[in-house]
Parts: sequence; C-alpha cells; structure tokens
Amino acid sequence: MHAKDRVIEVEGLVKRYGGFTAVNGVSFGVSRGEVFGLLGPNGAGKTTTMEMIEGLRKPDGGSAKVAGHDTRTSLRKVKEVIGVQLQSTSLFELLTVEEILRMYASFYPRSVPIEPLLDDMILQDKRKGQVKHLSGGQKQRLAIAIALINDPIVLFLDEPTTGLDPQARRTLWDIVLRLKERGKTIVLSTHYMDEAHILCDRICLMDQGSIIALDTPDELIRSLQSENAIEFRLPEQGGGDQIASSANHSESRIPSSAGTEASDASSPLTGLLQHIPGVQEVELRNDTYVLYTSDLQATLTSFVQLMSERRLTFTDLRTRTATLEDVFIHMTGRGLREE
Ligand SMILES: Nc1ncnc2c1ncn2[C@@H]1O[C@H](COP(=O)(O)OP(=O)(O)OP(=O)(O)O)[C@@H](O)[C@H]1O
Repeated sequence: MHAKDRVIEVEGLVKRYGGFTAVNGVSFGVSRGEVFGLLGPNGAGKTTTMEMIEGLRKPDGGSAKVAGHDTRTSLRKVKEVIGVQLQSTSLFELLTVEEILRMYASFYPRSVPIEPLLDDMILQDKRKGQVKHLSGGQKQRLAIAIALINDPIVLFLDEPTTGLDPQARRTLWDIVLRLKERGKTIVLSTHYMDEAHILCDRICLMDQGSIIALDTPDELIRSLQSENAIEFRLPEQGGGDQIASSANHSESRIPSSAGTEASDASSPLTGLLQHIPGVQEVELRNDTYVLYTSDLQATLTSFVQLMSERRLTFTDLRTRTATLEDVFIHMTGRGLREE
C-alpha cells in the first residue's frame, strides 16, 4: 500500500481511563476504497479506537489522520470528510425519514441528493413515516443515510448490525457491499466474525486494547495452517471412563505426524488426537473436541481408525472450514462472544 493511497493513518493511539488502558498503542493504515474491520470481543477497544479517529475522543498518546488531516490540529477538516453512523437511539423520533435527512443535509455546505439515498438505503416507502415507527433495521439504514449525507470520504459504522434479526443484518450487509463496490472507504467495528469475513478487505483483530493480528480474512485463516476443523463429542455417560481406560491401552499405536505440538493436555484423549496425521492443534471447548487439520481426509480416516481401535464411541461428528473465530481462539484462548 502506497502512503499516498492511505486515507487513514493511525500511529500508536493510546487511551486511558484512570489507571485502565482501553487502547494500548494501536497503529494501522486504511487505503482508499477499502472496507476495514475492527473485530474483537466486547471491551476490546474498538469503539474507543474509532472515536479517536473520528475526533470524538481525545487520545492520551499517538495520532490519527484522516485524508491527511490530524485530529489533534485539524478537527474541523476531519469532520468535513467523515460520516459517522449515529446510534439509532439518538434519532429524533417525531420527525419523518425525509425531514430528518433534509435537516442533516442543511448542516453541511454540500450534500448529496436525498432521492438516491432513500433508494440506496431501501427507505423510499418510509419517507413520510415517523422515525418512531421504523424497525431496528430501518433505523440503522436511516443512520447510515445520515452518515452519507455529506458525501464523506470515510464512513464509520460502529457495530452496525448488533441487535438486528438475520434478515435485517443481511440487508445491511448488501448495502455495505454496494457502497464498497462504489469505492467508499469504510471502517466498521463488529464482534460478528461472519460479518467481518463477508464485508471486510482487511481485518484488525483486537483484544484488550491491542492489535493481535491484521490481515485479509483469508490470510488470517491461512495463518492457522489448518483449513478445516473436525468436531465431535463423547457420549455423556461414561465418556471419562472410556478415555481413562483407553489412554492406558498401549498396544495400538497411532503414527506421529511431524511438527505437531501439544497445546492442551487437559484430557488424556487430547494427547492421542494430537498425533493423528494432519492435526495441527487439538482443543477441548466445553465438551466438544476440535481438531484443526491441514489434511482433512487423512485426519478423518485416522481419527475413525483410532476411535475404533480404542473402542471409543463419539457423537455429533462434523467437519467445517476454519473461521476467524478459530483464529481469535488460537491467539487468545478465548472466544469472540465470551463476556
Ligand atoms: N468513558 C469511559 N470510562 C471508563 N472506561 C471506559 C469508558 N469508555 C470505555 N471504557 C472501557 O474501555 C474498554 C474498551 O471499550 P470500547 O467501548 O472501546 O470496547 P469495544 O471493543 O468497542 O466493546 P463493545 O463491543 O462492548 O462496544 C472497555 O473495558 C470499557 O469498559
């Protein structure tokens, strides 16, 4: 990425609340036309990072520039070139959709025409309706329409689909993808990994105020070196006894695959599974075993063979491709949705 293509430059941003560091030295750049995602669990520092770039919160360290304007010295210029999706709770409930858009348009010296905006946000048939009668998804779309009214260079969306039903989420995804096609630069925060994967060109994975990884969704998953995961459970009754007697059973040997590492010795079975060909990592999440593999077929075959040799029964076997959630768990030992 050439420096001249960078619309956002963030260098060592820090935010402290008393003795607590909410954002701890975050640096990244966002290119023109890119959809850039901040993905992380609640409290990771996503909103605080976004609001420092928007100039809504003052950093305790570091700097943020938007289209070359530094938020510390040129805040007015920054505000001219950004659009921020308001929380839908802060919309004026008694105004109609059209009135609210005209009102926001009047705040700017230059604004986009309202008609295409209503079309794009699928709000044409709601233009005469009061905000208080809109659904959650319609309010979110109105909030995005407001954010776009000054034709911003960068659009900021903070958890745009939180609280929406699946259909409203998908409608919003389509809208973001359409904006992306038109070359709009978008920074969005989310704790939904599927959303980040579908919408974002690059994802900044955040945890406890720091960046733990930054790359394209596919590269992040590739970094796991395991494209697939195999999941299964042991039957509730006697699972522990099965494993204990099986682990002491030394006759049948499972070939060791090169380069495997013991990552979780919390169950005797885990140790056995780690030596199955192709297995890169084994995790026991609640009562589900997860085998990350670089060779699905070889691992699956050996897994079934191992379990029958050890006379172990398993249930709920399924295979799936690895996800960003797996990347996050691999890096932090925790899930994205854990509180
Ligand atoms: N005004 C504040 N005073 C004190 N602590 C704050 C304040 N604002 C945020 N925090 C804390 O800073 C941390 C980061 O919060 P932030 O809202 O940026 O996280 P987030 O990743 O956006 O999470 P969420 O998905 O819950 O919005 C959290 O622990 C939060 O409690």
